[in-house]
Amino acid sequence: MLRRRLSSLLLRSPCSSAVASSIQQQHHLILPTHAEKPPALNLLRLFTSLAGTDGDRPFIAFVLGGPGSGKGTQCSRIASDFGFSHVSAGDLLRNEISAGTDQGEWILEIIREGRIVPSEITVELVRKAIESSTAKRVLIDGFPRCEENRIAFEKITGTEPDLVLFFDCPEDEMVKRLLSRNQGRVDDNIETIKKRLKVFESLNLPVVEYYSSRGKAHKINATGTEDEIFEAVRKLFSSLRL
Ligand SMILES: Nc1ncnc2c1ncn2[C@@H]1O[C@H](COP(=O)(O)OP(=O)(O)O)[C@@H](O)[C@H]1O
Ligand SMILES: O=c1ccn([C@@H]2O[C@H](COP(=O)(O)OP(=O)(O)O)[C@@H](O)[C@H]2O)c(=O)[nH]1
Ligand SMILES: [Mg+2]
Repeated sequence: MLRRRLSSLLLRSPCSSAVASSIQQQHHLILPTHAEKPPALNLLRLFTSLAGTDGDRPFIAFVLGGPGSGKGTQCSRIASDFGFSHVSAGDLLRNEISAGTDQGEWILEIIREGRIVPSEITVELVRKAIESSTAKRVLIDGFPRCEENRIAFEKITGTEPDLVLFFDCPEDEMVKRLLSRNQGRVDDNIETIKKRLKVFESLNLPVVEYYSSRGKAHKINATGTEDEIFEAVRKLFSSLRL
């Protein structure tokens, strides 16, 4: 039953066949089943990009890994030890929900179902966060979530990440951590966690593979204590000589 629901979830996702089709055409596919029309989007704004400012833009690191792999925890430590600004895509989306807008309600439904918010929304939030940061180094935590996100980001901003960090963690450990996270999140329950893991494996891992093939991804073993994991992270960042 769950398996059948998960397959239909994935089939409806734009990210599963995003490369072949236009991003815009596919957005209706990831609406929650009971949702009405998405809030109006100002498409023109999407084309205000980071392109042309490449020389001035900050060093950008994407931080990827499954739900509960420790992205947020390690990002906080990287930020304080290496002077990065920490942009969490999930937090940006949750801020939209807290703002109580129509768009926020729509995002809440998608997060509750463990699915991926359309790129128009997330790329715009991430782009604005990068542009408004004064830091010379920025961590983008939990984005891009799928190939469609990645392609939209690169197209709209005209830029690619300098580095991709991938926290590799076994599923049972991720589930254990999420079930004891205790932050009152609507998606930290076993039903949604199973969906998020499936979405991660099917849609997010291909992004990691893409950046691996371009020599940009660095895999970190995300088991062990926070300190042990940060030791591996610290070694990597120290070697970058930022
Ligand atoms: N190495 C670790 N060992 C045990 N628990 C951890 C570890 N790293 C993070 N956690 C805890 O696991 C939960 C998920 O971590 P978090 O950083 O929010 O992951 P993510 O952002 O990848 O979902 C949090 O409650 C966090 O305190
Ligand atoms: O770029 C993003 C980042 C997050 N999300 C949604 O927000 C949820 C929570 O993301 P977050 O990164 O906060 O979760 P984490 O992996 O850290 O547990 C995800 O499951 C998705 O539903 C999304 O759609 N696009
Ligand atoms: Mg997180």
